[in-house]
Amino acid sequence: MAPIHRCLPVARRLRLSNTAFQQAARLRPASLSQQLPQQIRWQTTEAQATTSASGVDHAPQSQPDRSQKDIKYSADSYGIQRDSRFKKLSAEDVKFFKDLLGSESAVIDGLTQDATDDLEGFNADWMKKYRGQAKLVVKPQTTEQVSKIMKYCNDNLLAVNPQGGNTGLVGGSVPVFDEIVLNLGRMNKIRSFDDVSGILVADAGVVLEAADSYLAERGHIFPLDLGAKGSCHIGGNIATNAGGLRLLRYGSLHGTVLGLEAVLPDGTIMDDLSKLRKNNTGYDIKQLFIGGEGTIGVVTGVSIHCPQRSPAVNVAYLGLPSYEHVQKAFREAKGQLSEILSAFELMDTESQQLYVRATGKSLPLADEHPFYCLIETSGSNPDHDSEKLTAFLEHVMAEEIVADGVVAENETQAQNLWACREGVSEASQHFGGVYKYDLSIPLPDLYQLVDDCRARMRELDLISIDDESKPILDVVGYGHMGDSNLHLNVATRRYDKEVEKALEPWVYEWVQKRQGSISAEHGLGLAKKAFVGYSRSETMIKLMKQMKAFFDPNGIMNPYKYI
Ligand SMILES: O=C(O)CC[C@@H](O)C(=O)O
Ligand SMILES: [Zn+2]
Repeated sequence: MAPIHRCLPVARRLRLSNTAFQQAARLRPASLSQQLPQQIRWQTTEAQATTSASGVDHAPQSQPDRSQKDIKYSADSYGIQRDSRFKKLSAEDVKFFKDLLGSESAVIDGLTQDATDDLEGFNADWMKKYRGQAKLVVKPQTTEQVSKIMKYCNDNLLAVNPQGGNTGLVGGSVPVFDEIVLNLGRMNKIRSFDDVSGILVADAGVVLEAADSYLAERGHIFPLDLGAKGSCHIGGNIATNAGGLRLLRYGSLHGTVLGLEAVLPDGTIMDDLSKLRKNNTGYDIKQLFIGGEGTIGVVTGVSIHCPQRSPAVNVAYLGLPSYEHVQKAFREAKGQLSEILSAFELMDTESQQLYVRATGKSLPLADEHPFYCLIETSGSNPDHDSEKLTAFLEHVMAEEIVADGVVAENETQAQNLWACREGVSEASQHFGGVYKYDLSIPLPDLYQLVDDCRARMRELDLISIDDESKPILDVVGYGHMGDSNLHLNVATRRYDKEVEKALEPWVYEWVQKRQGSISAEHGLGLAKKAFVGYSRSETMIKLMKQMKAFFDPNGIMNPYKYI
């Protein structure tokens, strides 16, 4: 980590300039007048590539030592009964899969041999919250193999849990009972890329970061970025309709995905790998698979429109006195940075303190501020971008919307600034457990939920940063301000039913009253299965169930989850 103090303190400089533009321009921070290196933050370190999220790569504070074997089975913690319609796996079934896939490494067999340790990573999630009891993992390498696996499972009523990088946050990618884990990790080839249209066609198991690095070499960018990029698969991103850090700029996967290849539960290969931007010929069936969470089929291939990579990228980290000021800053950023604005992220001071506690790293600004924003610009002309960013920063400082800030001077500093934001997700579960809520809330009300939640936990005497006997360490709020998407994380010392009961359905009721959504980008999985009614009407739920029954009449695809 390069020392963050090398970032220039914009605030002090701009105050010196007395806000007059000419003077300020003279004092313009070097970073604003220099072109930052290309691919400023999309090269991740090895540490990031091997952990599920970024930033937290060491543990100065002691973390509870909990192996996956200590995690409660999801079936017990959620009180779920195994569906007796599903057949139990037999040695004959295992033989079928071994014969089909040929290689030893393509099957993890915990039925006819002891493979408990090898199965652990497929049976549990990184938050140590969900745990399944799968005895078999199959790792096909081709779409035809996926098709044969699905046909066999459907004919024999064997339940299947499709799995990508297993970085999800709602338990959707982890089995509950003995579902066969269908892992797409060996389907990891780029199939084609056209640098004129920017259209990439790739296998579902390509790791997001690998796809983006491939595109970077060709002057393009994957239109999705998230903290788990080093582990998550693009197929999993599509199955969960991941939103991430660049949605503000590049839109959702519902718009950027042009075509899909998927295998239906009966083994039918749905080849809809269109490379067309426009295709107005009836129902757009692929959209059901985007965010379908593997409940109606397995995504095996994707065709996606990738934008040109921006050669000029700037990252600023700002301290603000209140949420009102954050909203004002966002309005100004949209107005003044307009087409070059590529991210506007929000962090409250508690989220940043938690990041510091978990990582031992320090924050970019010396003084503490109630709120922080991370603003990124991406454009094609460094001078033009610098001019715009400088004008914006001068304005928000002069108007006292922003109290202090830094702008990255180079790629390392930019990554360090991003780590303060991306690292919160992992930091929040560092001390034992975390209850995560991913919510769409109209912007004026967005942060009120965090205040209300904190007050409620205090009232119930469940929270203390110092008192180890209290289950909750802190309640933190952060997220994608640009998308009205709040991440409310309740960091705990352990998973605790009392805490869960204090939060649910209270959080969902709160969100429903404001016409928000109980899942903005993480999906429903197992965690929110019981609460979909807070965001969807009975009619919509009925239609979803009919859709599920149409595609998967035997109900073998990712059972026990949201539908
Ligand atoms: O862990 C979370 O709650 C959020 C994860 C991710 O969506 C993020 O924006 O960092
Ligand atoms: Zn997010």
